[in-house]
Amino acid sequence: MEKIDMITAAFNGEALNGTIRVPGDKSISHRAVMLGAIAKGKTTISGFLAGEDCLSTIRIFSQLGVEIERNGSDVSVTSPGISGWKNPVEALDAGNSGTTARLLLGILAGSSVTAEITGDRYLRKRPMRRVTAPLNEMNARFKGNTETETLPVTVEGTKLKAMSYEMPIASAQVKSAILFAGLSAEGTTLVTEKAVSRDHTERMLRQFGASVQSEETSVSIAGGQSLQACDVKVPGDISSAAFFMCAAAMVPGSKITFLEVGLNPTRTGIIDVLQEMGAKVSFGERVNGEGEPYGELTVESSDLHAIEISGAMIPRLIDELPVIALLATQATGTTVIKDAEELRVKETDRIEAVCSELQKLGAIIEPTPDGMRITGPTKLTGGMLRSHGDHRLGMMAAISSVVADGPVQIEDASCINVSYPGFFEHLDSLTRSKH
Ligand SMILES: O=C(O)C1=C[C@@H](OP(=O)(O)O)[C@@H](O)[C@H](O)C1
Ligand SMILES: C=C(OP(=O)(O)O)C(=O)O
Repeated sequence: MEKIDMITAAFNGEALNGTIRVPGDKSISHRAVMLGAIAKGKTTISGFLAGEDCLSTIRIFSQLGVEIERNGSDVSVTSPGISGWKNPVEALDAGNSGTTARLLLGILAGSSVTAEITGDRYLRKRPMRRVTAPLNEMNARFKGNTETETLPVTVEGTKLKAMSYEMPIASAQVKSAILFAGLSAEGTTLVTEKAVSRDHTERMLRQFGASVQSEETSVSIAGGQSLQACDVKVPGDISSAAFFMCAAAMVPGSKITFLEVGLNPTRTGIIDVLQEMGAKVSFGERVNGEGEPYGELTVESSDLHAIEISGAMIPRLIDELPVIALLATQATGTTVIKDAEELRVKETDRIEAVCSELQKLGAIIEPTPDGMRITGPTKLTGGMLRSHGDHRLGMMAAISSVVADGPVQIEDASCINVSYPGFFEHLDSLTRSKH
């Protein structure tokens, strides 16, 4: 029996004020452990996200014989290098994490390891063919089933050959899996995408000493390069900050400052959307470090108006769309979200789940095949919402309580620990601290 937990959030129009440092970026934390494990020697990571998804990544590389020590958000990864990994005794369980599973398929395909990859009941429903199909073209061996749609999948590491691949969908997970496979393939691998997706893999490969060529929508990597262990600093996750950025924008009298939040332009679509809708966003000190840019950001409440969100903007804010839908319920006019059919294959079908949950609070929101239409502003009511086992849905439900006129109960809220441990502590502290 799965544990069902329930949390009640009741903040009815209370302004949110204060300064927070959200936990480390999930995408960057995964990659830091992965690249640290591929490189020979000792990599240190500061600001690591100790959320359940990234802890799954640590557990998996430990099973492959990499020594990983964690003290809070400080992690050290000491590895014999990819050629020294051992076959795991048990299946590698990526838990709820699509990023772990898909990137791992690309990494293991060109290693000398044989391993089964599996995941929780949500991840076992998510499509893996988007990764296994191109990897098959590189000669990857997925034991017993080359047409694999879902986990579990057994990878039999082998010698790969490079390829040129035009991605049919904008997905950083697919791009990264192919680049990782390309790193151990013979020849130069080229990946072209339709719209630019997050480029953390490319940036971090360079930080580990690899040569990676990027043009606007294409990336290439020569195989056979070895990586140098290094020190990685992980900035705060803008996808986590987004929940409080939207809360600050919606509730009159709110002002929240975010310290050391990631400002990689492939991830800052949420800032563009907030500004376009009329929210006040200002920037403090910005650091353009070796790996990732980050800095200080402040969001203040303002009158909001509806906009259209579509096209190349979508990959720059894909994980923020549930809370953006909530934000749109407080904006004047009809907000249209298009070209976001990828939302249907996340931890849950986020188009149906967001619409059905927000409708319970009286929101005027309807699903479309590739997005949603939301008309506002609407005063939301309290109610009982379900997370659908999806951390982003759970946080959207909690944030809805700041604009609802009654308490919001969230069923199965513990999934929030997948990406934002300490979320409720931040919510409490921001609603308690007054100007
Ligand atoms: O590469 C990554 O770290 C991620 C890429 C995105 O998925 P897709 O590649 O499926 O778009 C995103 O939704 C996910 O949360 C993290
Ligand atoms: C979709 C997400 O992650 P993943 O694909 O890694 O499960 C997410 O964090 O919203």
